[in-house]
Order: sequence, then C-alpha cells, then structure tokens
Amino acid sequence: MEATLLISPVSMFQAWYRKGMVKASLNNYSSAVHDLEVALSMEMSSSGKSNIEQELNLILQMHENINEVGTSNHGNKVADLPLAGQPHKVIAESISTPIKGRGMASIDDIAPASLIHVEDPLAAVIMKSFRETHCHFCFSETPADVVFCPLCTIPIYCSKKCQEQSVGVISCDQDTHIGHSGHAISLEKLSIASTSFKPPSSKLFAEHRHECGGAHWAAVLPTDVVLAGRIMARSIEKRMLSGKSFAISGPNLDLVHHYDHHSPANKLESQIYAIVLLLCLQNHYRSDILWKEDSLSQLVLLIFQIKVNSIAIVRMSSVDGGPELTVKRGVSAAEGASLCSVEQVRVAQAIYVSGSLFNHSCRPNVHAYFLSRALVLRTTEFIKSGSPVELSYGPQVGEMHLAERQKSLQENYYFSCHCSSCSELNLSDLVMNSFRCPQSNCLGAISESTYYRSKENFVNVSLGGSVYCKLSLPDVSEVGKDMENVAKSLFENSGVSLNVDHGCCMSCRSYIDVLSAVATSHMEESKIDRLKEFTLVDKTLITKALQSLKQLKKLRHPYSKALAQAEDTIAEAFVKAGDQDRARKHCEASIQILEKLYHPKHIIIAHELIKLVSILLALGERASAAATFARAESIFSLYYGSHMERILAYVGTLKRAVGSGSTGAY
Ligand SMILES: C[S@@+](CC[C@H](N)C(=O)[O-])C[C@H]1O[C@@H](n2cnc3c(N)ncnc32)[C@H](O)[C@@H]1O
Repeated sequence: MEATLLISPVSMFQAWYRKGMVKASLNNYSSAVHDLEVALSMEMSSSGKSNIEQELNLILQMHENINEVGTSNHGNKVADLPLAGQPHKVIAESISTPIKGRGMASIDDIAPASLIHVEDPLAAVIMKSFRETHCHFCFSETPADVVFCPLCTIPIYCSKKCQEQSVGVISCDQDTHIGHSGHAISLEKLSIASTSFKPPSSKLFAEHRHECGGAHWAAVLPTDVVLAGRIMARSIEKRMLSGKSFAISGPNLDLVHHYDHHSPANKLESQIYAIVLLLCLQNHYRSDILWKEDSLSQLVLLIFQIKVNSIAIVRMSSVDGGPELTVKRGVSAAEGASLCSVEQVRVAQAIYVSGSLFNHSCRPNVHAYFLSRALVLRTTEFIKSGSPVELSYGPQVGEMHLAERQKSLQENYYFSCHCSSCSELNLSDLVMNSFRCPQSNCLGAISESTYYRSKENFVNVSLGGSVYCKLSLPDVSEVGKDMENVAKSLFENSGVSLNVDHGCCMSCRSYIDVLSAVATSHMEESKIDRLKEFTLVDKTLITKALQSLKQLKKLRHPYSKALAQAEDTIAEAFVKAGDQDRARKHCEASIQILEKLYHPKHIIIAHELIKLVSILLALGERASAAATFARAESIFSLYYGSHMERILAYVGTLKRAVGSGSTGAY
C-alpha cells in the first residue's frame, strides 16, 4: 500500500478544508461554498470521529475495488460502429494487442476518406474559457441573442433546442411551479440547490439538470470531475427509470484507468474531488439515493477513466482575420493584407465510449473531428484489412520530436507510446531539431542527442536524462534517398556497434560545437520572431530578419523545423509589408520543409497551401492560385470528406474566389 493512502481522503479533505485551501479556490463562488459548507459539515460530523482503523479499512477496501475493476477491463469484444443515418455496419473490430491493450483493426480494406465512426458523447462539458462565448450544449459560438438556463441563468445556449437538451423541458404552472420534466420545483425552493427528486418521465438525460440551481458547482470543479458527475447522474437516473435501487454506484464503464500509474498526489486529489462530487450528487438527489460501500472508489475510478479516455472537442478558428476576411479585403497590399491562417481551439472535453477503443498513433491513419458534439472518425489513407486503425491523441510526427511526443503522452495520458513512429527510426525525428553538416556536399543531420546503433540492428536514442528509446532500423532498401542521406552511418551495417555522439554528423561523422550552434540558432530565431510583434512591418526590420535567416541557414539542417518556422514568419512579414512576391518565395520554402517533416498529404500542408493561395490571389496569379487551392482541397477532403465546408467555412469562399478570378468581390 502506498504511503499517502494511509491518510483517509475524508480526513485529508477535512484538513484541507479547515486550512481554507478548498475555500480559497472557491471564494468567487460564495453560494457554492455555502452549499459545500452545509454538506461538508454533515459529512464531517458523521465521519470526523472515525478512528484510524476504520479509515484504513475504507482505503484498503477502496484499493481492492479499484484493482478488481482494473483487471476486468480488458475484454475482447467486437465494437459496434454505428454510422449516423446509415444502416448499422461494422468496419473495424476490437483486437487485443500485447503492448497497447485493446485497439481497433479494420476487418476489410478501407478506402481513404471513408467515414468509419460517428458517436455522441456519454458526457461532454464546455471548457471554462469558452463559457461566455460558446453554447454549453453544442459548443458552437453563440449568437447575440443567447438563451439562458431558465432556472439558474448560468449556462448559455445558442438555441431553445440546445437549452432543452441540456436542461430538460421546463414546464410553467401559473407561476406557482417551474420544473424540469419530471421535476416539480416550487418557486420558493428555486433559491436553494435542489428539491426532492421525482423519477424522470422521459428517457432523455438532461445533463445540466443535477447541476442546476443554487450552488453552481459545475463551474467550480475541474472538467474531469464535472464529466464524472454527469456520467454518475446519467447512471443514477437510468437506475431510477428502470426502478432499481437509487444507490450511488459507478456506471461500470469498460475503459482503462491506469490508477497505479498516477502519482500519490494525483490519487489523493481525485479522492478529495470524489468526496466533493458525492456530496454534490447527494445534495441534488437527497433522500432518493443511498451510498454504497464502494461508491467512493467507483467514483475515483471513474475520474481516472476520464483522465485517460476523454477527448478534447476542437473547433477551427481564424487568426489574423482569417481566410474569409483576407478574401473579402481583396488581399490588397496597400490595405495590409493578412495570411489565411486558422488554428484549432479546444472548446470542450467529452467522453465517447466506443471512440475510447481507438489507440493512439503519432502517424495516425484516422482523423477525428466534431459535428456539434458528435465525434466523427474518417480514414486519411488506404487501410489494409487487419491493420490497426489509430487516431492521434495530440502529438504527431512532424509537429513534435520523439522526446516531446513521449513526454506529452506520458504527462497527459499516462502511457509510453509504442506506435510505429515511436518504434522505428524516421526522417522527421532525425532532422526536425538538427543542425547541418559543416561539409558543403553532405546532407547529414547533426543532433543534440546521442544515437547508439547496436550491431543487433537497432538504435538507442537518448531522450534526455536517463530516458532512452529503442528504435528499430527501417530496411535500407525501402527508405527514401533523403533518409539515407541524412543518416548514412546509421544504415551502414559494419557488424559493429556505433556511437553517434551529439554534435557528430550522422552521415560523414564531421563534428560541430553543438552547444554554440544551439545558442546562436536561438538568438537568430528570436530576432526573426520579433517580426510577429508588429502589425505594420517596415523594410529595415525585414532586412534584419533576412540577415538572421541567412545565419540560420548556415547552422540549421535544411529540413529543420526552425527553418520552416523562420521562412513562415518572414513570409507573413512580407505580406504585411505588401511585398507579395517575396512572401510567396518564403511561403513556398516553408511548405517544402514541412512536406519533409510531415508528409505531402498531411492536413498541415493543406493549411499552409491555403496561405499560399491568398498570396497568389493578391499577386493576381489566378491559375497558380486555383492549382494550389485544388491541392489543398484534395487534402482537406481526405480529412473531412463531405463535411469539409461545414468544418472549414472559408473553403467555399476561397473556392469561389479562385474560380471567379476575383480577388476582392466577396
Ligand atoms: C483511450 S485508451 C485506448 C484503448 C485501450 N488500449 C484499451 O485497452 O481500452 C488509451 C490507452 O490505450 C493504451 N494506448 C493507446 N495507444 C497507445 C500507444 N500508441 N502505445 C502504447 N499504449 C497505447 C494506453 O494504455 C492508453 O492509456
């Protein structure tokens, strides 16, 4: 048993509570604090006097419950993948893998751009930073005339329909009663959090209902905990509808939780939140529900399942005015046109039960996006029958280096990634952060890390500190010329082990002073980055940035990310300065590097091509703009299929612009 678990979560929470730590974090929500205070004083009076032995038993019991569920959650069942509005069809099935646990594999050859999965969330919650601007049900941007929750007026909705789905149908009875369907609440009682619960008559689960009125604890607690509350409330109401006992018990989701991988501090925090959540649920459902012995452990487990399996719902958002504005402006140099750029914003967090069976790959073959709250999965390449069908949980090859990807997945999802890109040496990881070889005719990459090639045909890479990653070597006859050229020495099997130290060229083994190269490179990169601070850029600033770019090119590998970013920043500065010709040159240079780091059909390339289209339109080069747009469109349709214009609203506008030859008519 771990040391921290010798302390009961209840007594620990009481200590925190007495010290005011919980109160301090809630002090903006006085009504929430008041309700919690009332609930906690009840809780403390019942458990405060419990002796150490009792508390230890509670924790031991909790551990046993968690471990029991933990061993049973690796079933091998065939997943059902319902497609929205289509007959039920199974395209992929659940398989068991030795390292990644369950995963999905195709049961037939699947063509690129095929829609393979559509699913509504079991629970979803808006991120705190979007509470004022986005609908709390469908997560789209709200119009000016928002609809409020009629009872607590805290959540906002874009329409009556979203409000009803989230809150339930509100009935008014001559101003004496206002209630959700199935809940009759007298007006006097509206100021306090809840009333005695009557079983809901409708099967529709209104996710905000149990959070509504009085203390709006959902606005205070972390997203994972609010999601857990919504799942628990759904499960409780389902039991009520089926006439079963109203005991607080978990929904028994068959999802991994990695309880043992979490730090003691994490475990303790979740136990405390589980207590708070139980009290909140009890406060809402009152005498209609019972606590069970394992209620708390079930809830802790659920919080960990959510940590590992929940998915961020993202929306595309325009930056710098976005493509639409650029086209509207006519991309006129004199008006200070902007590049067409968009970024993903994380508007909500959700849990999808079947979607959670898909494993992660840093080079995924499936793209995930969202239509309102629904998760949609689409293949981005041909998938052979029996092959893994995997999406990305965030980190991707080309965007992050091996070490960063591993760190991010470990920190956010608690696992070491064993996808094919993290198991085999790849071009992107070799060149991304590398320096160029001092020999002018050598394309070899020079890394800050040490690569140790064993005679057994694998490579160990240091990921910083004592962390190493063991990578297999791709077959030299199958790797592209680029890869062979950047790391020739790693591919020459002389039958002996080989150390390629940091600072040593992976091809010809010439050395550079890598520490000084890192320092100079960072200095030049930050000089170029200064361009981003200005809306109007003068020629002197750009001249200085071009000098830095020249220095950077002498140091950095021609396929490195630092060079791609520098070229992109300079392209944007030239757009701002109205020199579209030079903007085009640097934008194209950036895209060429990104094609090496990602792959030519990666969605990032499509977004970059859209920037280029706006420059070409400004130059009046209609034919090139149309050809570049067609390339971008074919990549986008792989990722979004027929939903492309619904997700990327500006694509339609740009299409009309390149089609009509207009640069400013929209
Ligand atoms: C959302 S679940 C995916 C389904 C899971 N494999 C199962 O058995 O239920 C995420 C978990 O799957 C495992 N996993 C997914 N992708 C992985 C990868 N690339 N390498 C190693 N483990 C992976 C990790 O344990 C991770 O926490």
